[in-house]
Amino acid sequence: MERKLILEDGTVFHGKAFGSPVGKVGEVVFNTGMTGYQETLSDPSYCGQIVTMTYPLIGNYGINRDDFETINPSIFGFVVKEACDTPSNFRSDESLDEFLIANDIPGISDIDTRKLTKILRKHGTMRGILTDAGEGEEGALQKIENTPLLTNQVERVSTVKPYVAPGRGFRIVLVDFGMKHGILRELSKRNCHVTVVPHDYDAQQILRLKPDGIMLTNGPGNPKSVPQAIEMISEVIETVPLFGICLGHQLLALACGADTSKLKFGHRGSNHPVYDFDTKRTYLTSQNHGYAVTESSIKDTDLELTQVALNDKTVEGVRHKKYAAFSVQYHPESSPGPDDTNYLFDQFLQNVRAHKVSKQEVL
Ligand SMILES: NC(=O)CC[C@H](N)C(=O)O
Repeated sequence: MERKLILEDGTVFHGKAFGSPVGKVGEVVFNTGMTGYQETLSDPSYCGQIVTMTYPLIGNYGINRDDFETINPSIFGFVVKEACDTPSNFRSDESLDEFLIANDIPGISDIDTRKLTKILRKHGTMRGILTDAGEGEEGALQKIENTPLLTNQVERVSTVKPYVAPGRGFRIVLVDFGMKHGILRELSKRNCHVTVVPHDYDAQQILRLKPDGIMLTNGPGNPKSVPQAIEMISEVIETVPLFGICLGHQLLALACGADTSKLKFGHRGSNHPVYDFDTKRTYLTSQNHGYAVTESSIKDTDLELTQVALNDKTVEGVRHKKYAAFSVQYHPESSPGPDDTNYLFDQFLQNVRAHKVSKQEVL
């Protein structure tokens, strides 16, 4: 079966249909990771987006039961050059096609993903539609026009009720804006007792849980679409150590008075170099974001810049000068991908411990 991807600028790509037959409008973005398509497909930060993989062969190691970042994928569509439907890997449980069908995600293959990526790099990410080969272009463009980008993605992917992943160590509240399982896994690995709470929990509800530390997860969309979280952070930052990842980083920065803006085509991939001013080292990081903290907005706040992206010099990390709060724009829990920055979870827990010591609540 044939299928088309049409961009809002009128560019049409003819390809083959795979995955679910549903038509979908979303923001078309690209990811440069050579592996990790299962994690990409299941990362809630992609809610509302149609993701193009620049690596030309996708699906070759199948889909397995272990590598999900969430069990409810919310990605809107998947674009590849070649989709392998005969996966070969001892962990593979199903093919990419089977997975997409079961999760209502439309896919298109056999298009020139290099050409598409060059368009997005030149003109910036834009809306697009995955649709039947028979659909007229005018009608498709009209559908794109009538479908604005989502603004409520966090609400769509966050947990509705709090739940606990028990542990004997520090008590961490993890605010779920679209949590990747990897973050919970890193905390559990370090014996934390984790309470995952919905995105709209306010400061009082969180403080009542008496957390030793608070983590702010990744999540989809514009950080300014989650104003209640910004308010919550500004109210808890004085009293509890904080660590923010990706959307959590952007929210922490906004809560401290900095600003965020949308990047032309974002950072999505697993080999983004980031320079750390403390260690004077460059780390390879896994990334997936379309917005970033604006560097010039940091100087009038109590934040300091800790890390910067080497590709385009955008902000990758900040730290509060007075409180035990820091955050990074990339994914230190990344799996797959480099685990160079996994130490940040230990750093957060050191802050938590130091804070308890200062309150003479030593474990
Ligand atoms: N992975 C994330 O948390 C992404 C953050 C935010 N949605 C952005 O696109 O910039």
